Amino acid sequence: MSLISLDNVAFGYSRKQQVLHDVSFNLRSGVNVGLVGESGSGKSTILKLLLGLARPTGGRIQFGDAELNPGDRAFMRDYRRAVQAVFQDPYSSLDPRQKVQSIIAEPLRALRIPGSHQEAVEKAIHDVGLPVDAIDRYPHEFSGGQRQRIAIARAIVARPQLILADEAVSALDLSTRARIVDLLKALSEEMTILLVSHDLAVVAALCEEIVILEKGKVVESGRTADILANPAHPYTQKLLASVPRMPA
Ligand SMILES: Nc1ncnc2c1ncn2[C@@H]1O[C@H](COP(=O)(O)OP(=O)(O)OP(=O)(O)O)[C@@H](O)[C@H]1O
Repeated sequence: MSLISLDNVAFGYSRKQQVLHDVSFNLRSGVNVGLVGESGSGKSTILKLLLGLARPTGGRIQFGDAELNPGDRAFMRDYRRAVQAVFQDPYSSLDPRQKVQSIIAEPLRALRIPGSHQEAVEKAIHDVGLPVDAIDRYPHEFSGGQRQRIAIARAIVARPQLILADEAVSALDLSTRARIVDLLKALSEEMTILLVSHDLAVVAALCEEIVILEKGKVVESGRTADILANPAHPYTQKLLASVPRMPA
């Protein structure tokens, strides 16, 4: 089932500076997708559009039967319930003045989900592998990997269909990164992940499909295993050659 489709999406921060050209790909339920490309290729810009923080200047983004429309509050409420995000830096993405309970419950408040939020927060903290008493502490009491678990708990607390993960493991050391990748893999039994990453090894471990972006254009997309085994585009070959540690 298609969750979101990007159809010939174009975007420019100004009329002179077009950063996305004719970008098309599909996010289907149950199929994790890795969005890969060098710095400046437009990955974060695509996430910005998918979060409704900007509108495409051409083409369209379709969510179910409707076009993503950041100006439509009712639509955005349903959309935000379905699509949540995890960002790169677990130090700056959590408000240091709020207890973990309040941080994780934030989407439930923003989405005006009625009833007690306690149970959902406790389920989320359990799902990310932290002890339930973590909810009474502050972010500075946790390591980088634990903070990223808190950020992931916040993203899953409203049980979304899709998680947008922007370099969500890049800032972590290697062993912590592997554990968070395992966590995301386990969560993807229940929800789909769009992972933006420089790290092809992480994409290979987590994503069934891959979209390769070069200078705002999709140069190759398809099954990760096929593309990494047999990259057709010179840019993909170059990206692969620049990765020192590829899994077999
Ligand atoms: N707010 C902005 N105003 C103007 N130009 C921007 C803005 N944000 C990004 N850009 C430009 O858009 C292009 C794509 O940037 P984007 O951040 O989407 O790339 P990226 O692939 O996510 O890079 P990175 O991996 O370094 O985060 C770049 O040329 C960048 O300089």
